[in-house]
Amino acid sequence: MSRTRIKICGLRQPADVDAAVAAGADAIGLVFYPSSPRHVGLAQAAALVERLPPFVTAVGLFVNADAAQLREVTERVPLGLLQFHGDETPAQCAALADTVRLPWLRALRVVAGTRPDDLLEWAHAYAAARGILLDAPAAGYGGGGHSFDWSCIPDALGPRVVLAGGLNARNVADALARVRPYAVDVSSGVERAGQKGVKDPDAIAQFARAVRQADSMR
Ligand SMILES: O=C(O)c1ccccc1N[C@@H]1O[C@H](COP(=O)(O)O)[C@@H](O)[C@H]1O
Repeated sequence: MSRTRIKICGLRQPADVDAAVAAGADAIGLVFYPSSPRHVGLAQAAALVERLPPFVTAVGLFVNADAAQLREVTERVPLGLLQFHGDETPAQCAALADTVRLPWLRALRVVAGTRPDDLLEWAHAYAAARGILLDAPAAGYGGGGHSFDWSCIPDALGPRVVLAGGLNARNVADALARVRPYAVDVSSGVERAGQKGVKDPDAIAQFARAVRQADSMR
């Protein structure tokens, strides 16, 4: 049985981190995009990371950041992985990650009409990425709680796929049966209804349980 990794993104409060860890999350996401309602400041983010036990990764989410922002964040916040969620080219991702010597994920917004070959071509362009995160298009680059048509994801995309976009405890088993990604990433789906950035510990626990149950059926 393979275990689907779980990332809970957009955490802002100590209780959010504690709920994610208690639920068995493999990674938490911290949003360093100032326009996001889930944005965290440096001191806040550092305090959140301090609560993590070993082997739970802190992922820093950036949108069109420059090297100065990355340096400023990573000097204060011990991140394990970067998530580029803007318009960054392969060369920009590699150069930015190199300045802070961290591995990185690249997020792709899967628009209607995307074909499997488009995704393969795109993943090839970002071959240096540790993972390819597939998300639905959203105003403000992400975190919109919308899913997309998973049928365009080819098996050949391989074990680097992180599935995101509108996942929640109700649809994640279906997503796993169809896509079989390495990991799933959720933000809106574990928040209080209509309150972006306000996590619901029960929803986090339910999401993780749904993933583990789906894993046990394989
Ligand atoms: O969470 C945000 O506000 C955000 C802002 C800018 C880019 C990405 C953002 N979130 C990421 O979007 C995906 C999907 O989130 P959701 O579950 O549909 O809400 C996920 O990777 C978030 O980390």
